[in-house]
Amino acid sequence: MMDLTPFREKIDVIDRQLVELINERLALAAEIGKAKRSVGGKIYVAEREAEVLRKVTSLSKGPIKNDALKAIYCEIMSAAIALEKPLQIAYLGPESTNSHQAAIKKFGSSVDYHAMTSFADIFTAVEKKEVDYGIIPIENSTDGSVRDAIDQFVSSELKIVAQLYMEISYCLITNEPLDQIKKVYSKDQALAQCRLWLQRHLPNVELCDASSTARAVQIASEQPGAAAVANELASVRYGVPILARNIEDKANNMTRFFVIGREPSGAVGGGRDMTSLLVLLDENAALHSGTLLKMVEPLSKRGINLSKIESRPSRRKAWDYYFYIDTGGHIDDPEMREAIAEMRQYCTMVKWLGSYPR
Ligand SMILES: C=C(O[C@@H]1C=C(C(=O)O)C=C[C@H]1O)C(=O)O
Repeated sequence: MMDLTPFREKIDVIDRQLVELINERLALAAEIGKAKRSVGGKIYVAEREAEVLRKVTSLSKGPIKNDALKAIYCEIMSAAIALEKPLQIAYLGPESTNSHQAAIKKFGSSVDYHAMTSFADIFTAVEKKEVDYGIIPIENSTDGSVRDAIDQFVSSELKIVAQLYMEISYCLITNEPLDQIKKVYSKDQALAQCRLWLQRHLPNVELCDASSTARAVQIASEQPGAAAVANELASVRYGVPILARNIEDKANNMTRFFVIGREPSGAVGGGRDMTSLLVLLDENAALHSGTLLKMVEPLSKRGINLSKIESRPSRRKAWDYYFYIDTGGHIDDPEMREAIAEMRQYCTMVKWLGSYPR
């Protein structure tokens, strides 16, 4: 083998420079933190982080992949934030759920994480300032919307401040051989995302709801004949072996998560923002033709892109709905403000849920 010493010596020199530069960068963030604290400014600034990630990925000519560069920067910014203030993040626990993994992907390893038992508890913890931000799953590419998460926005004034997408891969986790499994536990969405695999390999088992994928692994560790559908992290965390990997029905199984907070995010600009709305129509809207069209026309006629619309029962009366809407653009864009003002003429309520980097 050729002599590696000269290469390693060069790497050592670069590492010294990298460490110096990282610490220099962090010291600047600490100064920014001081300035923010004196005026009560936001510590985590989603739009600035989105801009930093865009800049560094556009500067890079490889060979590092953009995702790897982003992960490194996420950790650097996490360390920067920790110097400004110890940030507290709530997620749907227990430890090692997909939400926990997503929270770590977004905020890195230098902040504090708090496991909550329900979406409602996450919202309450942020509202009561027990934590700074919460992270909630909102939709999955195989299984669709996480409805109980969307419903929380009806009665909350919290804002969506950022979003992230994470690929989710499931394992069958159990102490049992396949033919001894009687019950498979998981969160309903996870079971739904693995339905075909479960039907093919475990056609006669009972599928049981658990409050989270990680809770399912805890049950599988205690109950004879039980298995769990969860991620690899949970298998390691609770010490239950993996019997099968990649059991999700569709490859590229992605989940979209929202970061929720008390203060809204500013605009990134350049078409790189999104805005989410909750719209309630008049109680008798279903009786009038064209109401739905009127609801979205103020957006479409201004060229504002509509990427998702989901109806949910309003619980005011039967067959009455509210609509959750994702659009392109930021609330500070004049055309978005105009569109929302016009929508308010036709709708009982148009609630702005937040504008955040795409
Ligand atoms: C340093 C700042 O605070 C945080 C850290 C950032 C960073 O390390 O680049 C960017 C945005 C903020 O979440 C800032 O607001 O610029």
